[in-house]
Amino acid sequence: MCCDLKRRFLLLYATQKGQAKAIAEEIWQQAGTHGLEADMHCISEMDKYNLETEKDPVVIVISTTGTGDPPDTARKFVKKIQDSTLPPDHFAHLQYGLLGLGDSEYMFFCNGGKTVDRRLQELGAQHFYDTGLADDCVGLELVVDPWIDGLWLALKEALLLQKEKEGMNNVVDAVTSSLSLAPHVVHELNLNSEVQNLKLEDEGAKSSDVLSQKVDDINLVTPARNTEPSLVNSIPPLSQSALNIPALPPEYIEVQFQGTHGENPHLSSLISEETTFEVPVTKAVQLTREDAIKTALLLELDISVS
Ligand SMILES: Cc1cc2nc3c(=O)[nH]c(=O)nc-3n(C[C@H](O)[C@H](O)[C@H](O)COP(=O)(O)O)c2cc1C
Repeated sequence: MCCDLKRRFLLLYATQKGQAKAIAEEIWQQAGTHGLEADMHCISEMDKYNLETEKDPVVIVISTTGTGDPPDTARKFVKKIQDSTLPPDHFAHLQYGLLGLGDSEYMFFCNGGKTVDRRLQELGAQHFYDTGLADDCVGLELVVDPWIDGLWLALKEALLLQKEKEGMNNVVDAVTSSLSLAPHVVHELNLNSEVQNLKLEDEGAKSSDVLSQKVDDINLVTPARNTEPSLVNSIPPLSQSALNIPALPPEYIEVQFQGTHGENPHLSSLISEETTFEVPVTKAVQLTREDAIKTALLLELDISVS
C-alpha cells in the first residue's frame, strides 16, 4: 500500500481469532474519511515494515491468547523486541498508540498488549496516544469505539509534530551542506535543533489547542470527541475513568382517592393526574403473611401538610 508520507501511519495487528484484525480493518477504513492513510500489516509480516527506521506514527491492535500470551502471529515480533541486548534508546524515534484486546475472565487481562507496550516503552518508544485495553467480557466496543474516535486527533497531532521536526532537520541539513560549515558550527546547529525538538515534544501534550488549530489549517477533518466517561462511553484507560451509576429516583406510591361522600369535597378537584406530593407515612401495617404472593400494606399518610 503506497501512502502520502505526511498523512501515512503504520497500522499493525496481531490476532488469534480475528477480532484484532477486524478492528484494524475498521481503523484502516475510517482513516480515509479523516484524510489519513493506514499502511496495514499483520505484525508477523516483518518483511513489509521496519520499526527500526519507522518515522510515521504506529498503531498496534493486539489481542491475548492462551494464558496471557500474545497471539501466535506476534510471537516472532515479541521475541525480537525482547532481545536483551537492545539498547534502551532502540525505539527512541518511534511514536505509537496501542489497543489491547482481552477478557477479564482470564487471569492475565490483555497481557499480550501489555507485554508489547511495556517493552516498547523500555526501548524508548513514545506514546502519542493512551493505551486502550478492551474487555471481551463486557463488550470490546465499550473501549474500542471511543478509543478509535480519539485516535484521529492524536494521530494528526503526532503527524504535525513529526512534520515540524522533519522541517527543522531539513533546515539544518540544507544549511550544513550548502555552506559547508565548520564542524563546531554544525554541532551547535544540531544541538539547537535538538533543543527545539525537545521543546516540541514537551509542549506536544500541553499545546493541543494550538495543534488543533494547526491541524485544521491543513484541512484535516477533526471528529467531535465525547470525552465524558459514562456507562456507555469510556475514555482510555478505562481503569482510570469514573463511571457514575445514576442514583435511583425516590420511590412513590400511587394513591387513589375514592368517593369522598362529603368527607372532603374539594380534594379531587384540587388534584390533577400529574400532581405528586411528598408526605410523611405515619403508620404502616403489613396485612398479608410473609409467604403471600402479593403483599398488602395498610399505610397511613399525613396529608395535612400538603
Ligand atoms: C483460548 C483463549 C485464551 C485467551 N486467553 C486470554 C488471556 O489470557 N487474557 C486475556 O485478557 N484474554 C484472553 N482471551 C480473550 C481474547 O484475547 C479476546 O477474546 C480477544 O478479543 C480475542 O481477539 P482476537 O480474535 O483478535 O484473537 C483468550 C481467548 C481465547 C479464545
